[in-house]
Amino acid sequence: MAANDTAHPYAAETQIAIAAVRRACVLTASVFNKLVKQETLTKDDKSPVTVGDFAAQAVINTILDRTFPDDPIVGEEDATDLRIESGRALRDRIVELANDTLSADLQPGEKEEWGLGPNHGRTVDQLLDAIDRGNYDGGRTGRMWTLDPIDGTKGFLRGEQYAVCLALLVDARVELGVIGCPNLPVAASNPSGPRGCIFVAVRGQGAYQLLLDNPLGGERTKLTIPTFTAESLNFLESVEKAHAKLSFNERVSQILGVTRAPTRIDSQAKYCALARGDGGVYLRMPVGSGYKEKIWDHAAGSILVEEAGGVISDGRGEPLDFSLGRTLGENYGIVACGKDVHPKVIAAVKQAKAEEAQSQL
Ligand SMILES: Nc1ncnc2c1ncn2[C@@H]1O[C@H](COP(=O)(O)O)[C@@H](OP(=O)(O)O)[C@H]1O
Ligand SMILES: [Mg+2]
Ligand SMILES: [Mg+2]
Ligand SMILES: [Mg+2]
Repeated sequence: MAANDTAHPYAAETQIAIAAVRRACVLTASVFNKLVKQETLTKDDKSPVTVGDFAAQAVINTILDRTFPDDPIVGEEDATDLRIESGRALRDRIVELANDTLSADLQPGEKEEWGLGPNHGRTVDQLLDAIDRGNYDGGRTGRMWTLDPIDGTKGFLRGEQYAVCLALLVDARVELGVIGCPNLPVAASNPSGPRGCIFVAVRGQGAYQLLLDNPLGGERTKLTIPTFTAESLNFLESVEKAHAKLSFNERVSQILGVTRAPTRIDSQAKYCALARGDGGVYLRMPVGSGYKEKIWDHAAGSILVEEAGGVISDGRGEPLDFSLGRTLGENYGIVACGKDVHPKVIAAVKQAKAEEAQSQL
């Protein structure tokens, strides 16, 4: 992968996606320091959404609308709550944040023709419409982007890990994934060291870690999932118990003979940690609430894992299906890990499921 080399497939998309994700990360990091209680809403499914989520989606969709006007976008958020009178304060704040971000000075590698830089503010209506560009239903054919403007909103609100996640799909196959992690240490071996990374993967071109400060002009590190032994293997899992069945993970790791404690991280930062070898297995089994996984929660992470040499599947070992619309369909869970470990994890999941069924008789 070479972001500056236009000879590579998706070179322009990659550069633009990295620039868009970086700007959204700068925005969310700045919001966190100033976030006040009234700047968070509770959605119908009881999950939180902040001015940061809306403004980040406004920024990224505005850039994609300018650079790839024909591409539909499947984005997590929509502007319905911002168009009504009670949403006025939230809307004003989002417009201010989005415009500050879009009109910030150009960085190395960015182009003014992407609609960025001083004098590139947008109107309120343009920004609300940009948020609603994310209303596409998804599907089997054609190009589409999928965006999670803040993945791990609960982690974001706790000041822990979250990620800005953008992926390009063509005929339901992920071709490009970009994940920005403002709070993630650049090196897991130095957790109190510098923070802020962008992860990027392009189909057939590898997976890379860039520095959030200067992703288009700075250094890049190629990522490869290492080989683990039973002693060195550890699980990556959600912090939120409502998002994944953590007791099931405990049983699966027992079956595999894992001795290390699991690492709990919010958001698709788990996929990033996996791709660079901070952890060996990402297991996310459904809690049994009937919740369907959303494509924006896994698209970017899935290509990162694959391009780092790993495998991602559902809990049965079947590939994830991004062709079904905004969700991945019936929820069989997610298993992501190195190629060598994958069959063992699938077998352990099968065994743990059989035990569970037996105990319910
Ligand atoms: N019952 C559930 N089961 C699985 N995932 C859920 C869920 N309820 C919400 N989520 C998703 O879990 C994501 C966070 O995952 P994690 O626990 O790995 O950090 C949320 O993303 P957002 O924070 O973007 O809404 C949300 O989409
Ligand atoms: Mg959400
Ligand atoms: Mg999410
Ligand atoms: Mg989100």
